[in-house]
Amino acid sequence: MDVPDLIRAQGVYVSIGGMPILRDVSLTVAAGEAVALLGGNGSGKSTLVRTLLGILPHQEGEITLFDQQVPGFRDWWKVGYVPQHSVISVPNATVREIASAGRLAHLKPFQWLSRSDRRIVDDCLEQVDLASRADWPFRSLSGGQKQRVLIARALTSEPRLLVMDEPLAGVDLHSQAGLAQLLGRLRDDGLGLLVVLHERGPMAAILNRSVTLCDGRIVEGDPVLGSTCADEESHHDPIGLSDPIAGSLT
Ligand SMILES: Nc1ncnc2c1ncn2[C@@H]1O[C@H](COP(=O)(O)OP(=O)(O)OP(=O)(O)O)[C@@H](O)[C@H]1O
Repeated sequence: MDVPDLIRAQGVYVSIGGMPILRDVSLTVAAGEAVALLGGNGSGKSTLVRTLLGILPHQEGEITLFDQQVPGFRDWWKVGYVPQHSVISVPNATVREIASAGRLAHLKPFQWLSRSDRRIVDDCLEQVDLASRADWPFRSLSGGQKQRVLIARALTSEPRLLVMDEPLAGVDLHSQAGLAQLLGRLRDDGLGLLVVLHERGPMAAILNRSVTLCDGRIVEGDPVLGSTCADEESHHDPIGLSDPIAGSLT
């Protein structure tokens, strides 16, 4: 049986202020598949995610989400975005209030959450094992618990795809393993996962594929383990020492 691609990007180029940031990037994520987007600082991971989500424009190439072109995609409830917990600054909001915000994609402007919306929010908190903390202030939770609240918030829109920005950042090792298990269950339920990571760590157990960005390009490497930019640099020869003519000039 054919598994549909939820994200399909082909030959994408992005420049910001005239500076090329992404070059010829192609990527797919299918339903029920967990794909890691690896790469060092400044390699272009956030730019790629923002471009896939239609926040940044691309100058060349084609991006589709659920077979609809980006820009032009409208079914945003199908896409759950999970930021790093450290970017959420809400002094007094409770866990339930944060999670409820994800349900807004299903509401009309100024509409209140219905009883069934509230049940969905509670179910999602249950899924991430935080139902008992629903009335706690978000700021009082540990890094791993905060990350789980943000996953619950994304799940409340009943998405088919989760895009996550470094979900393990600022989370202790033990909680990282718990998060990986949770994401593995969601993948097994049929969600597609695109996970930005600095390294695979405990997520390795649930990843189907890894793609590595180096300096704005996807580097071919092991489909599961990804690649390293050092591999790429060893092929890269900026001063032409491997060129017999340029080499003879030294
Ligand atoms: N708004 C912008 N204006 C100019 N340059 C930008 C802008 N946004 C990103 N860049 C540049 O694009 C490159 C890629 O940045 P990006 O944030 O996508 O990398 P990253 O892989 O997500 O890095 P990190 O892991 O540190 O978050 C960097 O050189 C960055 O300086």
